[in-house]
Amino acid sequence: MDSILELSGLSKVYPGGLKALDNVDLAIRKGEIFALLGPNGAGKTTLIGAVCGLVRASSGTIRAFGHDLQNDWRKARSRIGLVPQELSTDMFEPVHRAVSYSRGLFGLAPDKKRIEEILRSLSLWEKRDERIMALSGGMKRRVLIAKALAHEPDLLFLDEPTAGVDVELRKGMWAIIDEMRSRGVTIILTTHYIEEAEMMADRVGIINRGKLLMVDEKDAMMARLGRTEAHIWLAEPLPVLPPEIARFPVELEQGGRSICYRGGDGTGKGKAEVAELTKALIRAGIDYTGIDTRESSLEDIFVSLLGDEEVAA
Ligand SMILES: Nc1ncnc2c1ncn2[C@@H]1O[C@H](COP(=O)(O)OP(=O)(O)OP(=O)(O)O)[C@@H](O)[C@H]1O
Repeated sequence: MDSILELSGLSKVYPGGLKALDNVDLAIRKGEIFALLGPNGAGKTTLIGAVCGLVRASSGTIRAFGHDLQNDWRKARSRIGLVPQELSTDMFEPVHRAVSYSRGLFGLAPDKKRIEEILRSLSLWEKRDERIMALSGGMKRRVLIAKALAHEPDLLFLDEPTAGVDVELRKGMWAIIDEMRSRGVTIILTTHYIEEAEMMADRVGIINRGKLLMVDEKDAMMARLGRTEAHIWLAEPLPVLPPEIARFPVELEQGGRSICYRGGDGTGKGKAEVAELTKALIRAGIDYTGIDTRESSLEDIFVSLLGDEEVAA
């Protein structure tokens, strides 16, 4: 598997002693969408900053596109784009000029056609002559993406691309990210929104207190750590679990008025076992009035992983 970015033993201690990154090893594969999930203050922005040259790592190495970032920063940096959380400059500039300027910063020749293509793909073409400050929040975010794409990067960091935007715009962002991926851009996004990682990512990394706790294929993570939970509401309360269902991972709850099943592995296997359980109940002459089943989400996995850890901020 081709890695286009490799972090090894990456640590960052800020003046004052706070360890924002703690010995992080990570390899990013060409063409993937990698979601870095973590609570506030976990170290996500610091990690991005280290790769993009905004934060100086205290120790460890970063290789991007085969170049060591510490020694050969320029070559690799020109292939990396960054969509920061907020616009900091350019507010008085018209959209078109700000985006063209970003391209020029990387030493690329002006290319009106390419800039037009980028603006059109983000539905910004009609707004090209407007000052950025006059745009809505969602449009401003699109300008940030356009600026990051202006030098045609192969690796794009999106720092909280949808923080604070409404549901519709969030879905629009997801479509934009998907389109970038289909054009071969490798994407690393940070997010608090677990749903976003669940929808978009090929792989997920979970970070807390500067430590990467886990990195895995999203589907594998969900299969390995996911569970099915089912509640079966009984017609008559049971004092104890009958032997016919002892082989299932179940317990009585609500004073014997319902049976709770917790099992499976996040691949839907649990649902099949719940079906078996209901048949066993019927065979044992135990009637029920309703069943709720629920597959655990990435959020449940995230919460349980952080459960033992104190969150960072
Ligand atoms: N310039 C700085 N000087 C000192 N401490 C800093 C600096 N920048 C960040 N930190 C601290 O480093 C830790 C990691 O911050 P970072 O911004 O990387 O987290 P994050 O995961 O991006 O958080 P959020 O989700 O809130 O953006 C935090 O405790 C933060 O307060």
